[in-house]
Amino acid sequence: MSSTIWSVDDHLADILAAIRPLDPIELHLADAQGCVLVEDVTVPVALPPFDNSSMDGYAVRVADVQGATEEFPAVLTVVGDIAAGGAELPAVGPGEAARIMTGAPLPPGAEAVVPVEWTDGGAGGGAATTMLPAGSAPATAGGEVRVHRPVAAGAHVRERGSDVSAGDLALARGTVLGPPQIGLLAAIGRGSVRVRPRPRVVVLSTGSELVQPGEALGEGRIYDSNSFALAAAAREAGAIAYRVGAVTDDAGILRATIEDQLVRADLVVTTGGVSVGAYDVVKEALSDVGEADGDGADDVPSGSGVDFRTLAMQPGKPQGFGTIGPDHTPLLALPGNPVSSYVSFELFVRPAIRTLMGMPEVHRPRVRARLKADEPLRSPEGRRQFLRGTYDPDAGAVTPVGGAGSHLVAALAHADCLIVVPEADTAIEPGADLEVVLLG
Ligand SMILES: Nc1nc2c(c(=O)[nH]1)N[C@H]1C(S)=C(S)[C@@H](COP(=O)(O)OP(=O)(O)OC[C@H]3O[C@@H](n4cnc5c(N)ncnc54)[C@H](O)[C@@H]3O)O[C@H]1N2
Ligand code: MOO
Repeated sequence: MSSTIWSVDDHLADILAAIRPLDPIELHLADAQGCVLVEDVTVPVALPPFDNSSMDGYAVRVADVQGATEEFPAVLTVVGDIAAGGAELPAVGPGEAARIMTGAPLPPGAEAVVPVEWTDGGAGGGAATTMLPAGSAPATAGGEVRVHRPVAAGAHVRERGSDVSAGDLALARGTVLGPPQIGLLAAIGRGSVRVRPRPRVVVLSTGSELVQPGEALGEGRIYDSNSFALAAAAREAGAIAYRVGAVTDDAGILRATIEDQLVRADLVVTTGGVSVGAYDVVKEALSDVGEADGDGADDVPSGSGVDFRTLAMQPGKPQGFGTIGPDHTPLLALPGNPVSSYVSFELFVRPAIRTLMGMPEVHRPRVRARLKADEPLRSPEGRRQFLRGTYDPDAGAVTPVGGAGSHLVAALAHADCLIVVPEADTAIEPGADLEVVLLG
């Protein structure tokens, strides 16, 4: 255990300095959501790839419908039907029209589309509200349509390349692939893309007192909430989370469990067992050896070097960080108190996950807000305190939720931000201006 007291900023900087973005891989488009693109993607074919109709209606020549009204309609011969996906297009000559569906290619000769509502729909009555189904008006029927309004050239036509042209930059490297970006990649025909993969994060809780939710709670036992909260937080940060149920307070079992998990881990997160108690098993299991050979059952997995530290922080004072196993997989050992582990995740694990992902921004947004409270906030001297709160963006105010206790999970569940009380402050008066971390 380091004897020095680490600041929050130095601990975070130390973690981020040791973590590199994961190597890029080619991923199927459907699996690339939330990942960071590592290539510039150019457009191979224009979008739309051809001039097409934006309405269900009739493809016409402009001169044929000039001056048309409902009283004096332009009467055109219908030469065929063009559905979206249609390949054989009937040419539209003078005095002719083709029935055309939204998305269907504009046929040769046609210059514009008249929506069906501006015609009699071929039924011979007043203004149509819809087209007759294809079955009752076959393409070869050769009927007539009465057009009630003129159209300008290009009306209701989506021009080839009006979205993007071939050779344009569709998405630049560094783009985070959200739903619209995935949609664009699909639209230009990309089935797979080069991205940084989602990190695989193994979350492991420790403590012989822990019982899995849904099971009967024995005397002196509590439910394991940390592994659920942290696995959820890892997923929300963009990782693939593997939640390992609670490991009992036994250093040998913990080492073996961690070693078993390394094969599927880009990052290991443990909770509990990092304080100064007689059963603080994470510290016992990981802190005693630097680089062991991994031969004996009680050895720390080779490649290990986890440093246990005291931070000038509340909650979250005891923390461990290092690497473990042959691939030097980063490991963050968080304290067991539920609020401590969650706050530690937000401050240290989330940025680590987002660094592994190659995210352009790894931190939560921070804002300044006015403290709304009935009495002053108290904070221990020399420790940066992270209180839970609710932020009101309209009022620019933040209200504490619950107290400072690191066991207050119910209050945490009702908070949407962390209120930061600087190390030097021991009391914050209502109305004071404070930094707030938005939890999103
Ligand atoms: N003599 C001292 N005692 C403690 C100190 C200290 O400096 N001197 N530090 C305190 C602080 S601060 C913290 S934080 C905790 C950290 O303790 P550990 O990381 O060793 O965690 P545990 O002892 O295993 O558990 C603490 C607490 O949290 C509960 N817990 C643990 N895991 C879970 C879980 N998965 N789900 C729900 N709750 C969990 C556990 O039952 C304990 O109540 O140490 C203080 N002590
Ligand atoms: O540091 Mo502990 O995390 O204060 O409860």
